[in-house]
Amino acid sequence: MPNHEALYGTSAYVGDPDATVVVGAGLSGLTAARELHRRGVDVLVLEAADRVGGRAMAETTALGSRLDLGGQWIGHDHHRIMALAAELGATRYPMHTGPVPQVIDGGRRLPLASPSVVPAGAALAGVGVLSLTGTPERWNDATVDAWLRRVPGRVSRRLLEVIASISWTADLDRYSVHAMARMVRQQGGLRTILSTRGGAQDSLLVEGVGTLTDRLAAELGARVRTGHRVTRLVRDEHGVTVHTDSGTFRAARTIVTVPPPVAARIEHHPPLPADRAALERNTYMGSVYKAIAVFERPFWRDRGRAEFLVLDSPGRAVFDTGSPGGPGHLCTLVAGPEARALDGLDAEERRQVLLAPLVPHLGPGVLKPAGWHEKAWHLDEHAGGGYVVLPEPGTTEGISPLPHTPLGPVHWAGTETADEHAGYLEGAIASGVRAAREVVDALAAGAPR
Ligand SMILES: Cc1cc2nc3c(=O)[nH]c(=O)nc-3n(C[C@H](O)[C@H](O)[C@H](O)COP(=O)(O)OP(=O)(O)OC[C@H]3O[C@@H](n4cnc5c(N)ncnc54)[C@H](O)[C@@H]3O)c2cc1C
Repeated sequence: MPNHEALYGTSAYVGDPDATVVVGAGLSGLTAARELHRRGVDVLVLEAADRVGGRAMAETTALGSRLDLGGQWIGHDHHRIMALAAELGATRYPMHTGPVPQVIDGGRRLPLASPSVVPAGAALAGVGVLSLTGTPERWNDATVDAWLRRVPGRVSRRLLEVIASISWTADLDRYSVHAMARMVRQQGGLRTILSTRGGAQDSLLVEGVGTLTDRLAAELGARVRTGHRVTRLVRDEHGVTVHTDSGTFRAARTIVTVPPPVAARIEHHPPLPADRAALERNTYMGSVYKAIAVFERPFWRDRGRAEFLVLDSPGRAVFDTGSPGGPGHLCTLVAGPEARALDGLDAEERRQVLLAPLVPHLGPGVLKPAGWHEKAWHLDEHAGGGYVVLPEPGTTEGISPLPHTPLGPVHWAGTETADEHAGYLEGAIASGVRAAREVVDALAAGAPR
């Protein structure tokens, strides 16, 4: 048994010799910490940001409703997050949605039966086939952007560009067809990815997903420390020393839940093995901007639906995400380079750019929201971007699910490491539970540290 003082004497934190430090207080880290705490393991969560939640983040509107600027939708088969929501007293409601969104091009509605859309349908079917059959290696160097240029017709190309961009938040000239096809397969197929009801965007929480992470953190209390960015992990035969900007912590084991391109800023001693270093080097986070306009009531529901794919610049998807009986929430997602292009505008300009084109379809009332909530995730230094980790073209390390074999006392979690539903909130929970089990097993076995 290592000397207690030597293990814990380097910081204000003095705990059990089996203590585990979780790096990152997103849904994965908080889930892992709660599992460990419930199993009697002394746990400390270190979070770089001044808030918990990571890529989950809820805000309260001026009308008292809650909304999510990060992950919000619960897929039809995402049972872990459904169970967590029920356990923490959150209320789930189905999306207010129709079978397909309306496509707007040049300010006008484009009938989906239009001949100009047929090549897009054929190309999507092709992606579906590729995802099922597997893609030849050469498709790993072919970018989605290059593939799109071969699709006939401006409208079809632009429609596919907007769909791909919003679905995966990648820069399409930096995303391989191979990675896209693997992602489609891994996320349960195109129908699931693109569908609201019955698909990946099936339901939401009245309280917001961010409320779940807040409640998990509250349950853990002082075991969660925000404003503690982990800078260095030093592994030795007894465990791991965790260095942060504001102190050093000793632990038997650590769980790193930070996505690899962001975790690349954490120094390791001894250095990471080549495959792990390549994973951090060959991946990047997507760029995504999300805004939610809040209205006294969802007035558009009197006339129809408010679900759009807008092909005019910036390409975007618009969803009606308000809860039954609640205020109107109109959610806009812009991704990839078009999301970054919005960074140069101020909030008022962005609101105008994004809402004005909806006037012909929803009426002038859409220009007068009671509130405007927005977040550019690619500007969040600790999240690094969203929705997920993406592999550089020509590399394969970053294709989910990411490898998670422990490195001595260092365990890996985070949604991208989930064997099922990687990239989703569901995957974050699954990975947290799995990593916590690994730690418990290793501690019980007295595994060499
Ligand atoms: C705009 C957006 C929309 C999304 N929509 C959906 C959706 O509708 N449905 C869905 O299922 N999923 C969605 N997602 C994805 C979902 O939010 C994520 O899968 C999930 O939140 C990831 O949780 P995580 O704990 O694995 O990672 P994270 O939430 O990224 O947690 C990692 C944590 O580590 C912290 N950290 C980083 N570096 C350090 C360091 N050096 N030291 C300490 N801490 C550090 C970060 O601040 C962060 O809190 C969306 C994501 C975004 C951004």
